[in-house]
Amino acid sequence: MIVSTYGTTSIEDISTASPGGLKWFQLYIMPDRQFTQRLVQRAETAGYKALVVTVDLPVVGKRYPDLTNRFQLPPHLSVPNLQGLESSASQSKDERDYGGGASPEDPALSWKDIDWLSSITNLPIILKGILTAEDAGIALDHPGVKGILVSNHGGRQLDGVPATIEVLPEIVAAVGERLEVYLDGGVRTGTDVLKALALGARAVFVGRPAIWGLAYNGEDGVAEVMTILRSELDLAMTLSGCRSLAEINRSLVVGEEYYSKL
Ligand SMILES: Cc1cc2nc3c(=O)[nH]c(=O)nc-3n(C[C@H](O)[C@H](O)[C@H](O)COP(=O)(O)O)c2cc1C
Ligand SMILES: CCCCCCC(=O)C(=O)O
Repeated sequence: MIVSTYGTTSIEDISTASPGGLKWFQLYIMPDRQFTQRLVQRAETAGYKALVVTVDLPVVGKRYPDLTNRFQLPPHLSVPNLQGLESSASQSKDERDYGGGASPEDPALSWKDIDWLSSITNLPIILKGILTAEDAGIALDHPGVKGILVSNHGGRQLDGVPATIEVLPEIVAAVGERLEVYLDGGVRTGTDVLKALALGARAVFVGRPAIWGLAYNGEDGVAEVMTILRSELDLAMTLSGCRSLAEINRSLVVGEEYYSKL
């Protein structure tokens, strides 16, 4: 599980509630680097095993559904991980609506900040939000980076960016075995999982399906979503002749080029 900086339950409380669970921490490198460093230390102390650094939010995208729905974090919820972070004198609408007080936006964020992060932690760094082979290639020159989560932030940042499944193959080709590559975005069924694994993802993540499960039936609803995905993946593997994850391979997915040759 990847726990967000913006979670409404703290790093520590989630850790206490799931002693045996494998947890990674999604880090926004906040403009206040000292505060960021404390977040990293808290994640380390609480037993998180990796830092998933979101790099696709130098500024918040124009989120029309949020505007239409007048999204605001409900008053009974808060963003405990960001408590104590100084908010700017003139809070933006996003800062107010998302409840964090200060914004993670930092248009000046650069590869140097990734190196800075590597210098203050021994946790593996995974870059979340890479969508091109070019950026994946640059990541190889930054030793703390151990993985890439191919993500378009669930389409919440910029309309028109590619679907993650479309760019996955070029990113996998760019990094080979040197970095682990994961994917999120639009994973809704077991066959989606199978396709991503076939195209070279080491693992996939879901965003909205977990939230839908939560809305439907709380913790049990989330577990049910995972069980459905797992059983659909098992079925898809069986019906495509794969006895193990290792047998899932590139040949399972064909595109336009394949059909145009028929
Ligand atoms: C309500 C909501 C909140 C999100 N919050 C964060 C966040 O705090 N940090 C982050 O890196 N991504 C965030 N994301 C993006 C997800 O991590 C993930 O990239 C995306 O939801 C995957 O697409 P999917 O919803 O189609 O599965 C959020 C997505 C949603 C829907
Ligand atoms: C100022 C708000 C930033 C958004 C933080 C959460 C997030 O990433 C999301 O997609 O929502």
